Amino acid sequence: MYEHLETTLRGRSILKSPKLNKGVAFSIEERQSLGLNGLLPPAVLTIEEQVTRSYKQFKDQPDDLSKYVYLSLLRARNEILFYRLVSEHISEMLPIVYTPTIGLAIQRYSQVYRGPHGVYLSIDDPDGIEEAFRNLRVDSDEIDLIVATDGERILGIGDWGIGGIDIAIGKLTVYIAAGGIDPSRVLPVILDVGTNRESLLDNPLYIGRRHPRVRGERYDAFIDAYVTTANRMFPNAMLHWEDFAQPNARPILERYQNKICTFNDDIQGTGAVSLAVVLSAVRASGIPLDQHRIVVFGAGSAGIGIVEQIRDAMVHNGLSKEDANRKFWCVDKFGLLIENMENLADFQRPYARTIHEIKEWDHNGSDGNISFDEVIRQVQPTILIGTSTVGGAFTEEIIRQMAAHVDRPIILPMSNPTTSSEAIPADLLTWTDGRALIATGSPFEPVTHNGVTYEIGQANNAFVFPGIGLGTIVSRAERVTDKMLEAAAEAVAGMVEISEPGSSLLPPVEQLREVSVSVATSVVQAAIIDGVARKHPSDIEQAVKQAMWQPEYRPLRGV
Ligand SMILES: NC(=O)C1=CN([C@@H]2O[C@H](COP(=O)(O)OP(=O)(O)OC[C@H]3O[C@@H](n4cnc5c(N)ncnc54)[C@H](O)[C@@H]3O)[C@@H](O)[C@H]2O)C=CC1
Ligand SMILES: CC(=O)C(=O)O
Ligand SMILES: [Mg+2]
Repeated sequence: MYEHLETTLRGRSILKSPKLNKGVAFSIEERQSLGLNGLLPPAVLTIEEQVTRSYKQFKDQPDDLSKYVYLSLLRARNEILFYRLVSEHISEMLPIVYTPTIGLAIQRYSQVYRGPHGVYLSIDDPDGIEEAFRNLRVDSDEIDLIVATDGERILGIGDWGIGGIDIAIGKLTVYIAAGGIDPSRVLPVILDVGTNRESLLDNPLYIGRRHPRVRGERYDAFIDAYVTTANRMFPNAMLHWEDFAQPNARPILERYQNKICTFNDDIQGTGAVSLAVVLSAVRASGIPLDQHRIVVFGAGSAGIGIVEQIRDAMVHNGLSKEDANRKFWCVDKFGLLIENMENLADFQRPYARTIHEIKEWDHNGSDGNISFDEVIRQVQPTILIGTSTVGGAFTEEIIRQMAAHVDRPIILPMSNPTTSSEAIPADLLTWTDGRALIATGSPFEPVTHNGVTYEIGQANNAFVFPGIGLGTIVSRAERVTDKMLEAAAEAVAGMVEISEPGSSLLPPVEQLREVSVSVATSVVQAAIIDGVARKHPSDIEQAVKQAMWQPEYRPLRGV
């Protein structure tokens, strides 16, 4: 039984507070004590009855964007009911509050705007960062987690300026619904540095800073001001970075990861969930991890983050770093990454192939480079991963070519939203006669092929970041270490049973809360082993479960 919450607010101020409001679930005593008599219809409903009604209203919405707006308005009115509804219908609502629908909401942010949510920081007013955080009127130990984006690389749909704040809100919705993070202890932040999208700059309704993106020293100084201020004012908070474009994502992570508790979801979260999927798929394939040949299509933040995580697991299993690096062939816009290429980024260089080894290959790509299909022909990969944002890039020809050389091709089209997915599971199963082991970044329905129903696991960082956040909070970790990420991946893979033909490579979305408990428990253990934990609970799993926020009303009393 919960203790009473107390409030000095009365009447309509309570109904306007999404954290306190229970609507018609206020009891007769609460109505009396809080000055609500006459301000609500007379019936008193339970939260279960409210969920039933809200679910019907959700179903009545004409399309997915309307469903998104409906849920956003519900959250703005009654936060606990919103999280209860989403938690109880997680597999149906995740595609609405998260990818793919959230991509649509971000594109239409200024048109469907119904009110503020989160913290809006502007590069034109870096001194305003502290004031904005002060205006929240929360104490320094009351924030555990801040998700920030600058909106430049939203999913696979590019620069959407201030609308990017919805991805920070969406990630936090998943943290809360799937990871039991307390919604009153988190902040979504947009770092508004402008936008380069003409259609936004020309739109009179656009509500972000109306100028091109600021780059260079001013940008770096703004990021630094945000990190310094957030870390000083909320020293316990993990700083999560989301959907930064590649030239900024990795430098920001590298600048701060050894100084504060920080995490880049697109690099590290994606790496961890991909390792989990690969570990499950490798078990199903019967071929040990270090004997696989892996082609990654789209060698940006996510692609190289995945390579690093799988490479580290190979090193853990006994391969040298150099030998493990040789297991990967990374393809980007200009073809296979090769050592003498101009424009190779530092983070791509360790995986570039030598000129010597590709001497005899067909240089059939643009500018004499080596094309994706030539890579597939020559490498005969056993694992193919897509992080390119190019919808349909895994063509029938590519997949049939790959499947000709391997019994169980492991194929992971990771790009989001659904329109950016490199392939559709039904096609992959047709082209490989049902042999492919598949997981996708976006949600797909099960596919029936030759009488077998294939469950398609959602290889999305949503399987790991809620548990990583929860574990970091429970251990009060000073840093997010590589071991914590690997522990997260192993925890997810440990929950997968590949017993039947067509089994999913990941647990079902319905089990996200259980997955988060397991991930968080492993993350706390790893944080303790790595010496970064400030708290060492004796029963870790119990501590994790106890720390999880539940979407339940607490009795409220006026004082
Ligand atoms: N499933 C998941 O959990 C996650 C999926 N993603 C998805 O991965 C995709 C990429 O994200 P990031 O790596 O952060 O972006 P990024 O911009 O850092 O990387 C994309 C890379 O693909 C390359 N590329 C673009 N067109 C190409 C083409 N025609 N051929 C080969 N390469 C091409 C780009 O040059 C770039 O290097 C996005 O669609 C995103 O939604 C990202 C993070 C998590
Ligand atoms: C899932 C995710 O983080 C992305 O697509 O960017
Ligand atoms: Mg992302």
